[in-house]
Amino acid sequence: MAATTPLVAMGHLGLACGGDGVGHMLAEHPLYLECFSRLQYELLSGDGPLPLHLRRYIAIMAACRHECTYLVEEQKAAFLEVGGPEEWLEGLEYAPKKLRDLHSTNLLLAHRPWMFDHQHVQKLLKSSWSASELTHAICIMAQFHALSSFIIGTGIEAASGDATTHPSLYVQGCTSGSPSSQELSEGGVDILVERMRTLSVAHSDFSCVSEERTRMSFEKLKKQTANISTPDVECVPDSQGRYEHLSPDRDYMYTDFSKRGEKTAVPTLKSQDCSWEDHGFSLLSELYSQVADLLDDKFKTAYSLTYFTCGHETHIDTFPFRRGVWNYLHCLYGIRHDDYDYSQINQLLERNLKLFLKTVACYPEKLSCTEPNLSLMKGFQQSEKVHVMILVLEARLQAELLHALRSLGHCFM
Ligand SMILES: CC(C)C[C@H](N)C(=O)O
Repeated sequence: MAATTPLVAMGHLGLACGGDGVGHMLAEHPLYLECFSRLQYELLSGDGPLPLHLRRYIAIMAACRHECTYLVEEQKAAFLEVGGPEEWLEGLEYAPKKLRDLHSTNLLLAHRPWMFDHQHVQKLLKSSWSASELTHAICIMAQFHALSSFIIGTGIEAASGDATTHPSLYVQGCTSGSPSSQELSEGGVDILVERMRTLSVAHSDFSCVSEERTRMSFEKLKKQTANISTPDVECVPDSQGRYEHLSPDRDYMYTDFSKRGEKTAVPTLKSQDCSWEDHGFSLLSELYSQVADLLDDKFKTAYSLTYFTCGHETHIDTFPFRRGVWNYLHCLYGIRHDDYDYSQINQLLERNLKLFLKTVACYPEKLSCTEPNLSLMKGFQQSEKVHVMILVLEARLQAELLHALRSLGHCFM
């Protein structure tokens, strides 16, 4: 991990962050930390098909998409350490064509992964990429896009001293919402626990949700989500453009999967047609077997991680909330779970939390122009806020990989 200042700083969620970054932040989640470290090691130093310096350069390209200075600097140092040529760091134009060809894939996967289709895959395979190399590169990119969200969202980036924070209306300006959302944001953990209890009971009574209900509630949430966006105050972080030379096209960003009234150009990905368990995992096992199991472990660990607590309350089944965060993230990336009633999300995630989750997942670089919002997840323990960020990291990673693997699958199956 890169050297960071040993200062204790407060991130966007008011999390204290020491100097050793990810390890420190995950210290209270050792089960997850272990899976995380194993995968990170395998991707960057294990026996995958790509040479070590290319792996690090790809990680740099990915972290640049979200202006994540912490990761960019960490990976630059590692790139030089494994013998990467210094001049490549001057800009993408100095890197070999093989890496330059990956730029558009990096753009799409970082910001609009649903648009990465089999034609992109074919183009790369016709140039100098083999299937297993491309799969390796995609896994590194997806991991570093999602990790950027985690690093910025937990405040590790701010603690590293490079980020700037500006007062802005961005978070504070959006406190309104439905009465149910307001009650949740004011009542914090107590209201949340009450709602989780109700949903846990309801869930055990009717575990089967009709497909029509899933579809309708998903479409409704998708429209609402498109309306949750940054206010008109244009946010241009000071760091904007810092990495133009390593990853051009700064203006290319996340757009809502489907906006109200607009036709959806790309169909929703239904989990029954493309789930991690049935599709992603088996394809990855064939193309890059070393990481398939590690990723599977990491997803399972993150998804099922629980201490049965919520703030000061113990013996709580928090699955409804954790699942709500996960499925909300997937909704942002156009993935629908066929057994889920999406109206639950509005009962469990208040509007400001949804705004935060959308920002931190889709354009985390914008958080550097906002003030920390200390009232988010009112009553949660510090480690629980980190837990939510683990869910963001993993759900985003899985969504990106599902889109990428679907397109890879078209070319190989
Ligand atoms: C994110 C938190 C509400 C998770 C909770 N502490 C649990 O043990 O499941």
